[in-house]
Amino acid sequence: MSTSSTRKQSDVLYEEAQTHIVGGVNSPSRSFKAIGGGAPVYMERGEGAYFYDVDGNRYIDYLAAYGPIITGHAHPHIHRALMEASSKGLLYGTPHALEVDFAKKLKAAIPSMDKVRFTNSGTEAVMTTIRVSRAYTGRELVVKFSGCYHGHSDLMLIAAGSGPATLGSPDSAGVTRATAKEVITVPFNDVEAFRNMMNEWGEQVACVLVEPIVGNFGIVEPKPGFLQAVNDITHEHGALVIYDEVITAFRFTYGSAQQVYGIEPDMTALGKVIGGGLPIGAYGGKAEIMETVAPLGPAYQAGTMAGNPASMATGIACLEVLEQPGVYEKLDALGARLEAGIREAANTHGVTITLNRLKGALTVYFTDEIVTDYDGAEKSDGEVFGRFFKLMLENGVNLAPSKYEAWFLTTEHTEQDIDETIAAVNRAFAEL
Ligand SMILES: Cc1ncc(COP(=O)(O)O)c(C=O)c1O
Ligand SMILES: N[C@H](C=O)CCC(=O)O
Repeated sequence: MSTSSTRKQSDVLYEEAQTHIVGGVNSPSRSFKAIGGGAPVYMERGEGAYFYDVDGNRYIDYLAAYGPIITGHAHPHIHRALMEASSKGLLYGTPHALEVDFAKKLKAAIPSMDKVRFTNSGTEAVMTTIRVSRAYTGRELVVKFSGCYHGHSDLMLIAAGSGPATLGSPDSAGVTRATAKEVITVPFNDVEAFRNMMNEWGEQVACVLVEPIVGNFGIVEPKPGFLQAVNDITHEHGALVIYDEVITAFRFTYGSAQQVYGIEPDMTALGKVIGGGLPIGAYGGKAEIMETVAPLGPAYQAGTMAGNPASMATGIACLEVLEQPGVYEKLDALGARLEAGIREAANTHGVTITLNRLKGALTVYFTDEIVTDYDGAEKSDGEVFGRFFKLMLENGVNLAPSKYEAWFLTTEHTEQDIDETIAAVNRAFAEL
């Protein structure tokens, strides 16, 4: 639990940050605007499942940097890999062996990808899959599901979840009307709406972007048959299916969500966990489609930092940790323990919640309705969430400051951490 409830140094840093950094933060999701304001907590150090802030408070962390830190903070194996890589120079601008090793490792884990290309972020990876799908099909329209977040490229800021939804701008200003007209949105988990839309527009659609397990309006699993129907209908109309597995890859199993459901997309976008904590993205797919990319084909994509040795080394090291036996079983068992404890706390204190969990990721919605799509997630009471979030912080637990985000378990959480967290939830629910 936190050693002190004061966060004076955080307040001072935030005050200063606002003078120099827009909104005081380098990603809007980090601001506390949507949960009633106040200074975000300035972390000084992460170690395993814990964060220590600049005022000396300790927190059990479930943010995990919005997903990437699945092996906990400062994991020794990843740290060693980074030290070794950086001792040989941080950036080459030339090909090097580690990028070949990592490409092979990713392909072995996600067999639908014949070829891959590394980028610097999930945003770039998704943005490029769209470009490639357009180049390959010769079509222009793009379909996405409402409330899913696929990064901050112009096209993907239509009906976007996560940060944009949290801050009330699912359709960002600055995206032109012409761009918005290139994107069609449909509700997640609604096969009929998807089929009807494709019957009307399908012949002009280049690609359908799917978060196969949603992570950006909380954790929402696809209903049985939904992903298969999306694949079948999309292919009937000659369009490509792109799985955005930036959150899901290596989060629920060693590999991707497509393997969990036994469905192959045409292309896959990756990020987060595959960098082991350093900036990264990647995309891959069937050879015929990937060969549309320069220098083989006419679709251009590039990056000065792409495939840099440090990100390759930490990515490989992270996957080496995750491929050890028992990792995902442990994440599931800890997740189940946490879920049971939160449910019991809600019963004890008469707090209405809906809890969605898949293995080591969960979301607590403050609503009595089941959440299978974005409309459902929107019903979660943001004002109650804001109070809950702040009470959890006071009780030494760090969550994402948004009702739309997930709690992420790491390999470093212990049963004792979970029990401490459940005790904190009980104290928070008692005061809500
Ligand atoms: C599913 C999904 N796609 C894409 C992105 C964009 O990735 P990045 O923040 O690395 O640009 C994110 C998160 O930010 C994400 O959750
Ligand atoms: N939910 C987002 C990505 O998954 C959060 C990342 C961000 O907006 O900074």
